[in-house]
Amino acid sequence: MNNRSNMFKVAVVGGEGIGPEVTAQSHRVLKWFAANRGVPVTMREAQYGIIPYLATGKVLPEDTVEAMEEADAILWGATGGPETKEVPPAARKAGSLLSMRRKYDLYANLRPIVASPALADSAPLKAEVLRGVDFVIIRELTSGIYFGEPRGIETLADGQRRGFNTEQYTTNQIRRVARAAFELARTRKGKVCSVDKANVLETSVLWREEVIALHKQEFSDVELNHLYVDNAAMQIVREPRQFDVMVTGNIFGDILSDCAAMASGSLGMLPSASLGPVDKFGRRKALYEPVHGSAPDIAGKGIANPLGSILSVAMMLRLTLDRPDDADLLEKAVDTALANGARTADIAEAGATRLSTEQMGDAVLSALEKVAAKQKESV
Ligand SMILES: NC(=O)C1=CN([C@@H]2O[C@H](COP(=O)(O)OP(=O)(O)OC[C@H]3O[C@@H](n4cnc5c(N)ncnc54)[C@H](O)[C@@H]3O)[C@@H](O)[C@H]2O)C=CC1
Ligand SMILES: CC(C)CC(=O)C(=O)O
Ligand SMILES: [Mg+2]
Repeated sequence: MNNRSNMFKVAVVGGEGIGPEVTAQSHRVLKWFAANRGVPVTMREAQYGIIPYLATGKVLPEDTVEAMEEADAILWGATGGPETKEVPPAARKAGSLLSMRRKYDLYANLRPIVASPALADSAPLKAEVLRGVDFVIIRELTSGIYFGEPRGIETLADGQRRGFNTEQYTTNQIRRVARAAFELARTRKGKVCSVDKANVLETSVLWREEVIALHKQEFSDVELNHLYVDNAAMQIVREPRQFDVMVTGNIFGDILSDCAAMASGSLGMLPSASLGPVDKFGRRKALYEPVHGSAPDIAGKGIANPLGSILSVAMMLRLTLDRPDDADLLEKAVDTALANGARTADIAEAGATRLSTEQMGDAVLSALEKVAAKQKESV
């Protein structure tokens, strides 16, 4: 167990845009597991974004910092949107999601792409492409061009402006995320695809050399191949079933996972776990969030798909709370709700009833009750 007491602590931070809407549903689901399955967890809700900024001058107020600091796991919603303009850049940067990922050293970002069988029969992509899709993108999350220095916008002598960023990776940063990918592959189909742009970028040349060296030293039982990122994007659309574990850097993983979302039916379906290093007590700070952002185009309408956030709770049950059976139960309940026809607008076929965010939460909770009761009967 991850905590000195027997209770795990979870900070629930909905954030901005559709973040609070989808997190309200995943929070209900986590409460269900605490109440009905004896999952030993306490939950502390905290605010992030424009609302606390207007009240306290900080997007990440003290109370939220404290809740996140004491937590074994953070259930995060989303950040960003038009309101951001009201927050000066320095205040926004001080409490940004990127700064939190860095602060807790959440270097391994696991983004599973699984096509639910029910959606494989009705999603916008062709069923024959979707059926059987089941792979994980591991994105390096605390380095690369999103963090590299120098960065900035400067005015040149001729009056033009120049924007610049720095892509950078060290041996250790590459090796630790590659290790996470090889270890995960050993628990799955034993295949890693490493994605880079080694035909152009020195960071990628180093990335490939280090992945190959680690593979040779410790993971030669795992099958390893390499793709350039442009080809990888095409292959994900062409035949997503060829992948088991894909490992890549920060910006490539960001882009490829949104692309891969369509192999699960919708960006609203994808969960994620961002994991830090294991400390000497065996604890590992973790942040769980859907892959999508604050979706300003649908925020406030109550129509966002909460399944990415709900499936992030399944990842939390498996990876932090050490409850693999409960994680399986939740994933089964989501599949059951979908098989029963539950659809939010983003995954609805023509003519299907479109559930609200809350109604999709109801559908999952009702499926949880039924699947759990059935499991009890069969014991
Ligand atoms: N982890 C985070 O908090 C992230 C934050 N962002 C931020 O979010 C803001 C909006 O970014 P966008 O580029 O619009 O990306 P987005 O992921 O918020 O939305 C992209 C498209 O997908 C749809 N979509 C996203 N989630 C959905 C859901 N659960 N159900 C149904 N449809 C959904 C949206 O309506 C939109 O059309 C930006 O400020 C961006 O920086 C973006 C990605 C991740
Ligand atoms: C703030 C962004 C880098 C977030 C994002 O797009 C992501 O993590 O997928
Ligand atoms: Mg993204």
